[in-house]
Amino acid sequence: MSAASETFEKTPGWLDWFDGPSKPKFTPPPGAVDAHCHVFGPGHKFPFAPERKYTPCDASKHQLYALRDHLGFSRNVLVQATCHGADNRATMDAVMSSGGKAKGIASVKPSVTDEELELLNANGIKGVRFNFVKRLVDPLPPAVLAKLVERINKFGWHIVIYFEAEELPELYDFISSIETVVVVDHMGRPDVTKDVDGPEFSLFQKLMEENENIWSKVTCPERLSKSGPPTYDDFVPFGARIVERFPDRVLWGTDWPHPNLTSHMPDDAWLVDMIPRIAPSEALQHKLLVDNPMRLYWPEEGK
Ligand SMILES: O=C(O)/C=C(\CC(=O)C(=O)O)C(=O)O
Repeated sequence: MSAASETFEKTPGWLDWFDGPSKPKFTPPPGAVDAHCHVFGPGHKFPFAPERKYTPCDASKHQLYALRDHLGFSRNVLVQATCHGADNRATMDAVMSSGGKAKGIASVKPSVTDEELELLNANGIKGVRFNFVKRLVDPLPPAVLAKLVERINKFGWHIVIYFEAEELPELYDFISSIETVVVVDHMGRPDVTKDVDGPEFSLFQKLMEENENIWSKVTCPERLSKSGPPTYDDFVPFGARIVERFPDRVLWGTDWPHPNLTSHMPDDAWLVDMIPRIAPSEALQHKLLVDNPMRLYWPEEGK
């Protein structure tokens, strides 16, 4: 059966049996934005990409928006995941039916036409994602991506970039050469068993220090932590450091529906309860959850 057909072999489908997250103890401020999450499928409507490296179970916009309300959030930023390749229809469909409460980040091929970019722009897409994680994609060369950066600049879009910490030395110059806003997923995936002041995470902090256009998502304790759930203690010094040093350039998100996790499936309430541990004051929480994402994704609201 071809991968692009309408029947899929699914990875174990936690959404089939999980009866939902508990209520977080932490109450997000009014207007809080979950700035990193995905929708998958439904596969019969929005087929997964033939070139994908994993097949998730369906995770619909209805489930995502129910989760948003349950956790006490107001808006979402939907990030196109690699299992949908450069076919942005599932993401677009979710954004376009959100009543203005969601914006999106697309994936595009170098062959994307100006008309396609215009269409994405007119329907809530605010940037493109460059993915360098080899278990997810065959990464495009930086020179090719640099041409895409030139083409998207006219929309005022930004770049979301996903890489693992060991790739940063090689990508450092390319990322620093981008003049538009760059948002790094999951703090560049540091090894949180290492010292927060060690060479690996210092290089990431240097990248943010030297380039004021670089932002970071302080996300994914469930992916990065080795100490594990529900408190993900080893993640805290890393997230807290980035929030403390760069409070105006950080974003937070659930990463729902957590594809490719093999260790455990997080209760999203645990993730929300990490927020006050990495952003200890109300002022920091407001920047992280409201001011920063609103400035980047809803600038038209002037907040
Ligand atoms: O959601 C994430 O950030 C992480 C993912 C999936 C992903 O990003 C993708 O498929 O594009 C991962 O690490 O497997």
